[in-house]
Amino acid sequence: MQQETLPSNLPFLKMHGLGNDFVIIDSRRREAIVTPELAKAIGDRHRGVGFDQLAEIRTSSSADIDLDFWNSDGSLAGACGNATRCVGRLMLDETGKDEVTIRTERGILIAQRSGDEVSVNMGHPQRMWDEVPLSHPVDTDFLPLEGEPVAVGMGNPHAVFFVDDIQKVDVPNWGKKVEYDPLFPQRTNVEFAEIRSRDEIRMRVWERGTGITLACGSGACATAVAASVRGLTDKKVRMEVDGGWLTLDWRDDGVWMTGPTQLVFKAEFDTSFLERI
Ligand SMILES: N[C@H](CCC[C@H](N)C(=O)O)C(=O)O
Repeated sequence: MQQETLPSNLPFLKMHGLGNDFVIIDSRRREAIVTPELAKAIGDRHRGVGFDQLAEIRTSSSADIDLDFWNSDGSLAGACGNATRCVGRLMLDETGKDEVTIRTERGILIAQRSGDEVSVNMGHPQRMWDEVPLSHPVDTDFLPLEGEPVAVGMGNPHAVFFVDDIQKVDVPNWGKKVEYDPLFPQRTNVEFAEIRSRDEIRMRVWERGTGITLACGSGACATAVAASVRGLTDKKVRMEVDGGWLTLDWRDDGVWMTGPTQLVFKAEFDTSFLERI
């Protein structure tokens, strides 16, 4: 792998939100360095460090920071709710402010302190077929696939299936099949949701470019929107994912997501490991 532009020691943080884990690289004092190859190499859980997403912080001309997200297969993710909350926590601590702005591919998002947790406004859901995006015009409330999922864009595509018993769902097989269905020209994240009451949902996720993860923030937002659109829940719900609990609140100004963040460690890559890749 080409690595002339990389420093020999590259500092990074490992964080997670509900077990959705991230490597965070701060590139505010240099040019952005992450490439698809670097993301894949660091994302390898055996030969690299491993992550569900890699987030690269950059200087911003219009917000406190710019933020890019990469999947472990080297693809870019337009949105990542849990990493936004984790990086939001870093910026809230760094600045001492109660609110920070984060510019992502999706636009400028707001992160706020909420007791020990962090809330992020993930913006308005995208419900038009070409916004999600889908490959042709269809009813986004009932997609023409087995199980009739709801299509929701949250800056990245989601297909949300409602099931009676989540324990019986074969998430990897079903998830992968839907991820690559031609209806989704950019592939899709896939959520399976069981409604427990008007304000409680159990959700499991298959992430595009990553596979099963313990949580997916944008997927949780998409699931809350889908449940509300179908009339199954109220606009504010608690959601249990494999890694714990989130609160979702679909308000007039966007979908707010609140949950915990955790710093795991700070370390440095010895980037010479990349020479052998
Ligand atoms: N874990 C992330 C979502 C990653 C989505 C990514 N897999 C994509 O390709 O869109 C979250 O908390 O929102």
